Amino acid sequence: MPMTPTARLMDGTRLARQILDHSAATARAVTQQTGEAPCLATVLVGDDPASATYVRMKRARCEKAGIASRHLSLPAATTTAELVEAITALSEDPGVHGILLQHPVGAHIDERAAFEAIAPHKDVDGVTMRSFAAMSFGLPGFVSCTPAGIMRLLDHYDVDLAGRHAVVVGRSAILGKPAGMLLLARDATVTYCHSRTRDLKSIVREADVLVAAVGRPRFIRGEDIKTGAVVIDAGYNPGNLGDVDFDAAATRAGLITPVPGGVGPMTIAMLLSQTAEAAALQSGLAPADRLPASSG
Ligand SMILES: NC(=O)C1=CN([C@@H]2O[C@H](COP(=O)(O)OP(=O)(O)OC[C@H]3O[C@@H](n4cnc5c(N)ncnc54)[C@H](OP(=O)(O)O)[C@@H]3O)[C@@H](O)[C@H]2O)C=CC1
Ligand SMILES: Nc1nc(=O)c2c([nH]1)NC[C@@H]1CN(c3ccc(C(=O)N[C@@H](CCC(=O)O)C(=O)O)cc3)C=[N+]21
Repeated sequence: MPMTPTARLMDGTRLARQILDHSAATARAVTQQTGEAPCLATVLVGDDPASATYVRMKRARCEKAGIASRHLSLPAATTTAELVEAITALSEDPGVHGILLQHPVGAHIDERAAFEAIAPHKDVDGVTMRSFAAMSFGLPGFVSCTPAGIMRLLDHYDVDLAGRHAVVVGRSAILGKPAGMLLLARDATVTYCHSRTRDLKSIVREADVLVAAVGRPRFIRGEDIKTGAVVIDAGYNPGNLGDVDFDAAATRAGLITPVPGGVGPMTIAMLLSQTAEAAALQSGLAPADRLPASSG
């Protein structure tokens, strides 16, 4: 007999809308004060259609929120030096307030070197080493957008993290690793799993809070979800599939994010929020200390 879902949905679309409204208000204030709208520069290397779609979605959201965007599309054969040069130019351009380099870039490119060419005050996607360190130490700075969005969702649904076992599956620089650091900062007991982890299933079964950030459709099986667990599915795979087998997981979880409509919209909302905030800071409208990891 099929089990009925018992989990409550975490509605990322609705929470994202609130954040986008707030970002639009900040963008309007900047535009009124300076005569210039906040501007996000997006950089895409190569011609992966999925990446192009994500960038298009981000730019469309910007437009709705009164944030200008400027797009730079580079050929797949771009070298690290060329990419670093292009990003450095955007870092020095006073008309650009935030920079997003879409990940992944080609394997022949040193992605870390490219990220590091983003000026810290324009790192609205929170991908530089400096942003990561500031986030880890609880200091002001921009936070990687997907992890930031995940924390906003957890807070919105009043998830108590202190002392809970949080299991993060995935350790990428822009998603899994920073997500674990933010959970640690909130006093969760954090375990990271990755491709070399042994007996991943038994670790997942112990999770009070599970963050799936693997990039494999339905990788996490419903039977491995602890009863009542909070399940955050950050995966976004072709065909609108998450990394969690949603139907089965929803019969056991207490709270769960849907895909689509969970983490994805929150990522974009945090990007726009941080872009509006960067523009406010750069035009002297906001004091720098208004930017702790938890604000926005
Ligand atoms: N909703 C959103 O806004 C966003 C969604 N995403 C989605 O999240 C997913 C992950 O993205 P991203 O972090 O960039 O991906 P990466 O490919 O950079 O990282 C994947 C991680 O998963 C781990 N992994 C891979 N296979 C296994 C396995 N069999 N068992 C355990 N761990 C494994 C890898 O381990 P190892 O380190 O050992 O290789 C790695 O740490 C994707 O679906 C992506 O589309 C990403 C960004 C934003
Ligand atoms: N430097 C960098 N920063 C990123 O934040 C980044 C990246 N690189 N590379 C690729 C991933 C992917 N990503 C998504 C963002 C939003 C949705 C999203 O909004 N999804 C909607 C569905 C949208 C639709 O398909 O209509 C949802 O889940 O509801 C999905 C995926 C950000 N990424």
